[in-house]
Amino acid sequence: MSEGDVPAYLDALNRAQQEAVLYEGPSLLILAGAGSGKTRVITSKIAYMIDRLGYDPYSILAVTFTNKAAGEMRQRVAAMVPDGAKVMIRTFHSFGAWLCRRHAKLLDLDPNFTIYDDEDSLTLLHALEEGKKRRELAPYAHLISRAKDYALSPDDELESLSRDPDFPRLYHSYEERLREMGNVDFGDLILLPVRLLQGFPEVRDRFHGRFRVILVDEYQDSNVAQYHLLRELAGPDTAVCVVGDDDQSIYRFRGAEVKNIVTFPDTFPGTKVIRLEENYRSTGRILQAASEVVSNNRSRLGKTLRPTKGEGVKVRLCFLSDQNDEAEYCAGLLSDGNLNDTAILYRTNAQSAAFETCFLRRGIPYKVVGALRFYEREEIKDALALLALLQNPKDEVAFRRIVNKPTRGIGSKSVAKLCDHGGRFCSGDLLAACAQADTLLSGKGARGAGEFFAVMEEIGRLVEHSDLAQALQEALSLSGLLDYYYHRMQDEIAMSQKSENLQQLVAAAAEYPSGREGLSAFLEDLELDRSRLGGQDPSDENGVTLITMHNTKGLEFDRVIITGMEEGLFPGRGADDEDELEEERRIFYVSITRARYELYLTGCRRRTIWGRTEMRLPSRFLRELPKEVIEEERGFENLSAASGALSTRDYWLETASFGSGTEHGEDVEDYQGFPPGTMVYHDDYGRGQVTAAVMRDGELVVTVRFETGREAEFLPRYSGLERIGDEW
Ligand SMILES: Nc1ncnc2c1ncn2[C@@H]1O[C@H](COP(=O)(O)OP(=O)(O)OP(=O)(O)O)[C@@H](O)[C@H]1O
Ligand SMILES: [Mg+2]
Repeated sequence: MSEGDVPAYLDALNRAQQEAVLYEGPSLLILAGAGSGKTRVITSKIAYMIDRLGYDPYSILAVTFTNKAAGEMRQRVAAMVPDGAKVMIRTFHSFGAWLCRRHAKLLDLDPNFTIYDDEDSLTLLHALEEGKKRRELAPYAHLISRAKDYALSPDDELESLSRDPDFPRLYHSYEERLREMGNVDFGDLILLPVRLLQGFPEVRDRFHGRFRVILVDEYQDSNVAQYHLLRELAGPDTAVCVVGDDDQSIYRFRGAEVKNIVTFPDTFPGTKVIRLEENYRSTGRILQAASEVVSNNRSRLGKTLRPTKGEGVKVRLCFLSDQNDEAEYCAGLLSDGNLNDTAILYRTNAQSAAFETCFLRRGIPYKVVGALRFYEREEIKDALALLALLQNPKDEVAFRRIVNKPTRGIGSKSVAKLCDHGGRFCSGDLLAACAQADTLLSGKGARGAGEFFAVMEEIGRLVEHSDLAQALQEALSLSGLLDYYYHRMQDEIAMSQKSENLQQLVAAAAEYPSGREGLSAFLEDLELDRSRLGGQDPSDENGVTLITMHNTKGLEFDRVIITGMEEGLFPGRGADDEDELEEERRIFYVSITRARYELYLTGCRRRTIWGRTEMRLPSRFLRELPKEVIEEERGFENLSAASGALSTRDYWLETASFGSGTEHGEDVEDYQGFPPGTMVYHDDYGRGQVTAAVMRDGELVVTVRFETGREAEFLPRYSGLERIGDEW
């Protein structure tokens, strides 16, 4: 390459990065710390291969872990080379879904298969084990998903996961039922492609011929099944390039194996390892804070990371009295107008509420990333269940969700009869079973099932004959769902949120072609959360970003505020276990390294979560920060008065040991065993916590906030609410 010929994207790289881009050998591992340009190397490498090495863009596959990261990568590549848009850049799951869809027949799947999320999987297990409660089955659903992360089938040795004798049996029947229906769960999206490539050499050869280059970002978060998929996909002539940072491995709880990165050179002999040692993202002080924190972990590969920016301002630490003060403090920082460049990070989704309340009141625009994902919301799942059932009438999970919602007088026994009949006499077709309800059920149940069948038939006609958005709109009213939400929600805000969500869904449908094919594509995009719905993309709209620490992976912001720096929250409760503590510390490392110029750390002395108010101890991580990069700020007046001459941190450390207590309203005499803070379980709603209790007309009424984000009121006496332990 002559000098004038160097493309701009290559010129913008340092030597090690250039070496990585230019390297043409069969396998390459880039092992480097945060902000060292790993993702930039991947995108530049793709551009270079198309632009200079003449690779067909269709022969390149790039895989990453979040939809947002995949979207950004697509944009960057398309901006660098005109043909970049043709490169397949997907998440592992979305790639797996694409592969399953193309080979549905070989995999024995319904070509219109539905993708079950964790909640759907639990519903399926529940349908199989009628006598058991959802709560009892939840651990099994979790185990099944872990098994799939480790590429274990029901017939494999499962003892490493659990010695529970019921587990293999349940996994077996779950798997059998899922296969009968022709649907898949999230784990299958990785596992089935592995089986396909292993079982059908001719298919594997075709893939080997197609993908000449495979690149994986964030490889430290891959699990065993994903490792197998990569290995099967890579043919003898495929170039494989993976990039990662062991210090940023934060998905161990989902089966991620840092081992994958360490053993990569063994799996792909002759691997070249390149290290990138310059950080281009953060100022010196921020980087120093990150490095010292993570140096407390024992299990590390160890890397060098040198700042390229100046020292920058100090990391600011601020101690607030409670979460409302914490939100006010953030609002104060935001008054400088830099909303788009600021992210507020928290460990758990539940913490976003205080910020939302405060920002709404003050008119500060914000966007919540990765809270309850759009497709997980009740009304969206209901609407999608209608469509999924239409697409695949064997889909028992969708059927159970929607057949008696709104109520059509079909009780749970009738539903069971319909499913049983469908399985035995209608080759699984549950709508066909409804059509024969007259012979099966009596009275209300029969009428209801007949009605449901008629509604579904009509919706089917609409989908065939009108455009998708219109069909969906009419399906919502025909099915009675619109009315159902309208009448059930006493709360206007919740109602308007639901109808807003449904409108968004209808609007999204308008972007798809009409007919069954459009429906298929629409459902898949939603299931994989790939759509642009629900404000998923923080760069889309204006406002400060509210985001969980996990979701910040790969992102960067000028100013980062890490909130809730308190024991029990961050690190969380499991921190007695050394491995878990190290994982939490990596999460802290990821969070710190998102910041370009400014980093704030906040915590509260008192916090109310799920209705329970507790005194808090400062996070032990604060003590791991180098003192010289920290500047301690006063909290609000009430605090500085109390703190006297002590610095914020010292004050906090001293006063925090005052102990913890629980405070809640006193206007109820007898909580009937459900005081605020009680963890509860409800068969229909799932797990939640009592957030408030009041007396109304002489009855105790408790408000429960469920993990799904829903809130509902109950008379505990009649509600079927169960108390559950914290250990659940
Ligand atoms: N050689 C370079 N010169 C200037 N800026 C660079 C260079 N390399 C990367 N950058 C910039 O540094 C920032 C971090 O890069 P990038 O996101 O690729 O890092 P990363 O290693 O993928 O980080 P993470 O580990 O957080 O995913 C980006 O803003 C990127 O544009
Ligand atoms: Mg990256």
